[in-house]
Amino acid sequence: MSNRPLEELRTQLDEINMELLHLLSKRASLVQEIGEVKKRQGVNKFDPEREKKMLDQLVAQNQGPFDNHTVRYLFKQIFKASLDLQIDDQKKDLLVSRKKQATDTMIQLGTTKVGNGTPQIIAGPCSVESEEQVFAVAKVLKEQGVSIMRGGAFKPRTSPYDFQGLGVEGLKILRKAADHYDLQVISEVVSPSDIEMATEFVDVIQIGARNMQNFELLKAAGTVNTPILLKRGLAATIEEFLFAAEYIVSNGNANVMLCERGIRTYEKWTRNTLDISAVPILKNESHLPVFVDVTHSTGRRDILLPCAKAALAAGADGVMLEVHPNPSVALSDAKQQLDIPSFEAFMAGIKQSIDA
Ligand SMILES: O=C(O)C(=O)C[C@]1(C(=O)O)C=C[C@@H](O)C=C1
Repeated sequence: MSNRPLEELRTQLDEINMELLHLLSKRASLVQEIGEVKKRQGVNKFDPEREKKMLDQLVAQNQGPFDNHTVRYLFKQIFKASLDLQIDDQKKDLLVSRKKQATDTMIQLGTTKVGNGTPQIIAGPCSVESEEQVFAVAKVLKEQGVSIMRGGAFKPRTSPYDFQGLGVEGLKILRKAADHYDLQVISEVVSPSDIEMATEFVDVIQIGARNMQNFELLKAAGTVNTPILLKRGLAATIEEFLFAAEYIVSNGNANVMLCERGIRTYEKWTRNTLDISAVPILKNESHLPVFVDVTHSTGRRDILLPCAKAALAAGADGVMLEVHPNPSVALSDAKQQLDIPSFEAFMAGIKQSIDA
């Protein structure tokens, strides 16, 4: 049997493809013109009513063999592609994206530079509990050459009955210890109305995982110049994470650091699952510095060091972890904070791997 008819049919299809392409391109040019008109008039580019009218018209004229559902689907794809054409290319690239800025963002914290290739360690207690506790940790950080201290003063806790933090008193303690030992200090803020106040006490404001999509908080963080450490939400995709950072940057604060802190999966042997792949993806997609919180992602003291090494090997600009003078009596995260000798051992391991 000859396959001539098949070839003939295919030749005909090729011709129709060309006609379709020609018509689609003609349509696309018109859509671009409409886009220009809409821009001048300040009209919204997306017009669902117009789309519905066109789809209804098309379905009313449809004589098959495609069913109405398929006709709607095919044209909806054309409208979507058309809308993409109308949206400014500029707007498609986020400010936090590598496409917008090829060079790495570096953040100056006192004499410390974040994002210049030298890994930074952020360490300190989960919660600020007392002056004595914070000073004990600050002293060890100084001895170990760590220049950024963390400590929670406003604690977003799962249970309302758990310790909620010392609030402003906690920030004052952190500032006092940081000044005494010449450290930079980072602490979480949970309310938009506290952002301005926190800039008086801290060098970096943290926005925690539970608030990653608290858009009012993100906007408020964009109105100050104090650097922000934004943690990835426990169920946030990398795209959602970058959009959250975009809220801060687009509101005026370009000093943003990202922090992977583990995502929630079905795995029970770690507190969360450390998404190590997020590190190179974030570094490729964005110019912002990337940290990994090994304490919250793992919830396990015994694997902090290998996970920290993995984070740095994957390209992270630094690692965050919790250290407490006496973890067993800590008011939060008692199970996962390192005591001081373990922290010293951790630092020895990290230094060894950095020097190697
Ligand atoms: O008619 C318009 O207003 C257009 O912008 C064109 C068009 C289309 O492709 O047909 C594109 C996007 C809108 O959502 C609706 C329709």
